[in-house]
Amino acid sequence: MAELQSVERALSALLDGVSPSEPEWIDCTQAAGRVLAETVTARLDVPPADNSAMDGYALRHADAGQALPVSQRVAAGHAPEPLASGTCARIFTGGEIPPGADTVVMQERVTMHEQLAIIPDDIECGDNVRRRGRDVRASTPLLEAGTRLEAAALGHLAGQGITQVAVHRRPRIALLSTGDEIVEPGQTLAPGQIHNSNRPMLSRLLERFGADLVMREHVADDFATTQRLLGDAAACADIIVTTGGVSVGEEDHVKHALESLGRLDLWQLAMRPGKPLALGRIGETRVVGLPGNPVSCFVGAWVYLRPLIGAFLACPRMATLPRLWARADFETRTQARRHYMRVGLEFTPEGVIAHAFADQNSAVLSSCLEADALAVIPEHTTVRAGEQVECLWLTE
Ligand SMILES: Nc1nc2c(c(=O)[nH]1)N[C@H]1C(S)=C(S)[C@@H](COP(=O)(O)OP(=O)(O)OC[C@H]3O[C@@H](n4cnc5c(N)ncnc54)[C@H](O)[C@@H]3O)O[C@H]1N2
Ligand code: MOO
Repeated sequence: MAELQSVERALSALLDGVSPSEPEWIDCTQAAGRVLAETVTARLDVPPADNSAMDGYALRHADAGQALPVSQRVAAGHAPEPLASGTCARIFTGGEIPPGADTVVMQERVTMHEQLAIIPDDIECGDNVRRRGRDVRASTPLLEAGTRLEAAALGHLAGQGITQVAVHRRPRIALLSTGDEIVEPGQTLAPGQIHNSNRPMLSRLLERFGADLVMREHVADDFATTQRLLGDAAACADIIVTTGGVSVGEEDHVKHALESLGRLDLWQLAMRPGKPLALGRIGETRVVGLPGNPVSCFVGAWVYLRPLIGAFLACPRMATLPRLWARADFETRTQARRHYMRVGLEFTPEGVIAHAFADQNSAVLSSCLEADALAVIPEHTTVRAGEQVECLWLTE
């Protein structure tokens, strides 16, 4: 039997030599979830001018403790006049501080008496003034290359008036479902058949990771069909993901078809689930052969496809999953294979608890339903209830 390869070895073989996909310019309205190909430099100070954090009165701090006439009214969106000496300005949140003023007092602290604003004396110079450039300074880096454009980043771009960004093209993925027993939802099951649950599950994960699914095919269990469809997929995809057909049975054709067209880099991993996972390439196209069991596909997607897609997107945060330690509510023991157990996380005042789904068999997709994390139990390890286990948090 072939020697089992470590997950680390498999990952480095998989990621070796991947070059980021080329940049493309897209509209910011279409950019959610995309990864910046170039650092964006701020063009503008944000805020562009000193402005008020409160509804109240703007004044010179030197005039604190006095009764001041109100010489102007500054609403947000309107330019102020310079502040006449010995006066204050009625001002609203977001209104620009009039030249000459340096402090704002909130209106709850001011009383009006005979048209004069009575200003308290216990105020600090600069109170309630949001300084120009406090959030962003022009000519400084706004968002680094490799940033995934989520809500705050999209807001930042809009704050600069930016409408287009350069992002990495999403890697193109071909998803091939092998197996004579596999039929699509909507079709009636004949004896011996099951529905294709891996395809929608992986499609969703791949989409979340930032890939573009360009081909989805069913592959019958014969060598010629497997070889033909792998060849078609290699012509149109950066990454081919196959499910099933990588084990040792004579109906498992993926490895041989891959070897006939390109090369098999690695097969048989010291992980559970996912032992028969096969990695290789056809020309520049990477091939990830996931075992057919749905949990092997789920775990394989998080452990291998996420960092692979991240390498095409040059997105550093996708290289690894965030790690945390949690108290196991289960007992387990591993042998030669590292176990990636599906756990739900409970955050308590005493710390985080990892709840393992009772049935951790790789055919039991229910174990992934409530999985927030994968508890990683190293090879040849015994875990007792209450011990700390390292968990990989399942987040894009
Ligand atoms: N003699 C041995 N047999 C097996 C070994 C082994 O070392 N020696 N390894 C076992 C392990 S571990 C796994 S994992 C599986 C993986 O086998 P394959 O990758 O060849 O996958 P299949 O046999 O095609 O399928 C496995 C299982 O998953 C079901 N399946 C397949 N595709 C789908 C799909 N798209 N949606 C839902 N379910 C799917 C399939 O019907 C099988 O039940 O091999 C073990 N055997
Ligand atoms: O490695 Mo298999 O994926 O345990 O079931």
